Amino acid sequence: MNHPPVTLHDKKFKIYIQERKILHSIEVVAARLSHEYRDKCPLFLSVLNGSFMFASDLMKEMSIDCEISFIRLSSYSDMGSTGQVKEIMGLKESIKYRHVVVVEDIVDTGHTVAALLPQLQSQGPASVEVAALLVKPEAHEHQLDIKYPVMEIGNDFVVGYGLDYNGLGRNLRDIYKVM
Ligand SMILES: O=P(O)(O)OC[C@H]1O[C@H](OP(=O)(O)OP(=O)(O)O)[C@H](O)[C@@H]1O
Ligand SMILES: Nc1nc2[nH]cnc2c(=O)[nH]1
Repeated sequence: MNHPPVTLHDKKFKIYIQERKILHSIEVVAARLSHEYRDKCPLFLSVLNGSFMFASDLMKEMSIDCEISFIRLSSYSDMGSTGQVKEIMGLKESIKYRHVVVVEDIVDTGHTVAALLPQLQSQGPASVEVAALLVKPEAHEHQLDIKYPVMEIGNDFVVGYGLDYNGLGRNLRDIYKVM
């Protein structure tokens, strides 16, 4: 299939990872999760907005009982320099004694996951792990253990399949990288 470059706001992006490859890689991780969490009824916590498409396709591939809930992190303006991430919003149910799997679209610097995990741990879950569609190891500024990475990528800004550039591009079926 032909994938011409796309323009979003002032930037051009070229095809990077095709939908077919994304979906196949998700199937592999979902099979692993279905095996490792059998009899544990995991609670997936999808971190909005970016993870909505990944969470949907991941759930469709799960072959065991599981639940999903959606959370947001309160907005912050200066994460780049301070690493500050505010608290979790939208978590209505108790996660005490639950096996929690955080569903992220991307782990880049790792600030988000590094801030989220201790907040979840403090609520007494049986376990907390992370499933991330994309992981950028070269960009990490934290020591992180992402147990269920779907794909590792280089240190490029990417859009599509839920990921945006200033609000645009989330609807693209494939993942593109900035040119
Ligand atoms: O590892 P980090 O450097 O913390 O980056 C990863 C975070 O950045 C994106 O969220 P963003 O704040 O852009 O919100 P969005 O999901 O609504 O697009 C993404 O969805 C991750 O949550
Ligand atoms: N769209 C997008 N959002 C991000 N958030 C952190 N890293 C990225 C990235 O590469 N692309």
